Amino acid sequence: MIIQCEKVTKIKQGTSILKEFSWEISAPGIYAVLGPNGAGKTTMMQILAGLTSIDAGIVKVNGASPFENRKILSDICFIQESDNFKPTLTVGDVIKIVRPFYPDWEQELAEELLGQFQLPKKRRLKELSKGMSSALNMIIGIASRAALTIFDEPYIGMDAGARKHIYQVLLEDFMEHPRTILFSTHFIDETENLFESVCILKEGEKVFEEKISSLNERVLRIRGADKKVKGYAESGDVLHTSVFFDDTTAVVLFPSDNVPPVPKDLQTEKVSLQDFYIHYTDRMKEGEVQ
Ligand SMILES: Nc1ncnc2c1ncn2[C@@H]1O[C@H](COP(=O)(O)OP(=O)(O)OP(=O)(O)O)[C@@H](O)[C@H]1O
Repeated sequence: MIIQCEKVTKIKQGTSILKEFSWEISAPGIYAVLGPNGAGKTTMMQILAGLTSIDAGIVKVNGASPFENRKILSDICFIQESDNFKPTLTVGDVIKIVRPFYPDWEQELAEELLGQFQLPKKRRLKELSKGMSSALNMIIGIASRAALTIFDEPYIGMDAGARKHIYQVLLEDFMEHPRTILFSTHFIDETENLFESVCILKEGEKVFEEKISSLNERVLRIRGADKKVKGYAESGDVLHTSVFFDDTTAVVLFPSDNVPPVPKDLQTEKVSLQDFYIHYTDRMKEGEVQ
């Protein structure tokens, strides 16, 4: 599945919700879509799913414009927290309705997961709790095996154990059947081991994009004497600093081609995606990172 967004602009009620948003995806993977509330994540993903038109730019999914394009819609599954079906339908009815839509639908897996998440087929949607509805939606997204599957904060209401379990199922299924999965979340700490790449939006613009493996190589938390830390961090972007007595800790983003070797008298630690996201977007608020 190849996705191309080139300078995509979306205007709603006179306001630009997406501003010249560009993003290219050419390899399977689970892509994190991060950004503060109102950044434009849902809008961007609705555009890719063919649910929303654009006002300027180019968007292509496997070479075709996705908007109301029946030919490619069966390759796309968009899962979000919303009531997509009549509340009087049963779980079994919903599965029957969605199944023929996706050519690679995996019925055995769907059945197994309905059992694991205690979703009886005879239960009506109106009788499901919020977490159970979310679990059903996520099961549909996983079992669809759609070449482009989009999860827009899909776990609302699911308890911590259920979330952990469904992430595991998603990851295992992805490993066996790689495809392109976009996953927007504010629960970065608990989802970060799913992701291969990250895209951060802010106020309708893409402000950061990178493979997690290369990000991990160039973002470091460094601790030691203040002067030493500052000297070492010189070639990078200091995203955050804290001082505790004589110890300075800095989170530094180095250019990918210039991560200096760590001197023996400094300690380094890996920075989690959540910490990177928080420090990076905080710095942006201060207008210091471009
Ligand atoms: N129908 C609409 N009319 C006008 N503005 C809208 C409409 N839908 C969304 N917006 C605005 O577009 C912006 C982006 O919304 P969007 O839902 O894409 O953000 P998001 O990044 O998904 O946010 P969240 O993390 O809160 O879900 C917001 O400022 C929102 O108020």
